[in-house]
Amino acid sequence: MTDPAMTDTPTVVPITDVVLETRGLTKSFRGFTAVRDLDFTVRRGTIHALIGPNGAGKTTVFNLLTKFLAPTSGHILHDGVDITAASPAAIARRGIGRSFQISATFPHLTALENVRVALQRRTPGRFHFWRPESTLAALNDRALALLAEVGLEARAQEPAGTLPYGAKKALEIATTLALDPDVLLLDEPLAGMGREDVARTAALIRRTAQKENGRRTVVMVEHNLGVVADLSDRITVLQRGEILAEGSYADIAADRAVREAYMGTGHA
Ligand SMILES: Nc1ncnc2c1ncn2[C@@H]1O[C@H](COP(=O)(O)OP(=O)(O)OP(=O)(O)O)[C@@H](O)[C@H]1O
Repeated sequence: MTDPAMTDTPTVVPITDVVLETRGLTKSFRGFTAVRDLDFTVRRGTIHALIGPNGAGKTTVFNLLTKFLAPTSGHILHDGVDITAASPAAIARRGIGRSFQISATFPHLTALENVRVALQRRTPGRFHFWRPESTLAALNDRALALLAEVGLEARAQEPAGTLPYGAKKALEIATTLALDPDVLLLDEPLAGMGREDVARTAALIRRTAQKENGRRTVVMVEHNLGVVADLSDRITVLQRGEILAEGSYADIAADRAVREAYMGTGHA
């Protein structure tokens, strides 16, 4: 006989609410500890901002999460699986995408071609120039849809290198979205932008957190606290490589230690 309690059990149970986690993560550079014994947890489907004064260790944490740096000690887990030793390519295959590297786009290719290249990367080794026309047409349609998602459809035929700064950033999001990541890691997505581009990109980040079946997780390092306040479900404040405070924007804005940390560095 079936246990009545069992019949209510959903068929697909998420392994865990936590999508990304660090345990005792430490990074030292020749004796200087930039990140110290960090236990950092990101919940699935949230926009989580990593903030803190200059030199707090944000970029180092970001580079550890994206595997651009190897930790001195500690662990990184994705969906409960230890990915500390995984290569950047392996974590990309697991659905962790990193955006906002200008170098990720090819300046001489058009915006459309850049997105098409990114789409082809999703199936490495599977793209051949003799693919049937219909497959190439489908690729074009998908690339155009992604450009439309980031508001670049009118610029599809322009070389990436001649696009204005904000449009370049939007193109980088489109190329990252081509990989359809579950977790999107953004390193200072608004850096160097004018007010209009900031507003447009913030709206784009909010949109990209939405996915057809649920929500994407977004982890971003960002200095623009207005946008952080607006977008983030949760905020972690780092100072000297350790967590100083964590919570909603209201929580951390009311935290005396956070205010002191920011007052000392000139960040508003
Ligand atoms: N490759 C490296 N070699 C030596 N020290 C480093 C290296 N990378 C970072 N650091 C040091 O680690 C500390 C944290 O740097 P990190 O760039 O992670 O901080 P951050 O919070 O991103 O700062 P910012 O807001 O200024 O970008 C700093 O004191 C920095 O000088």
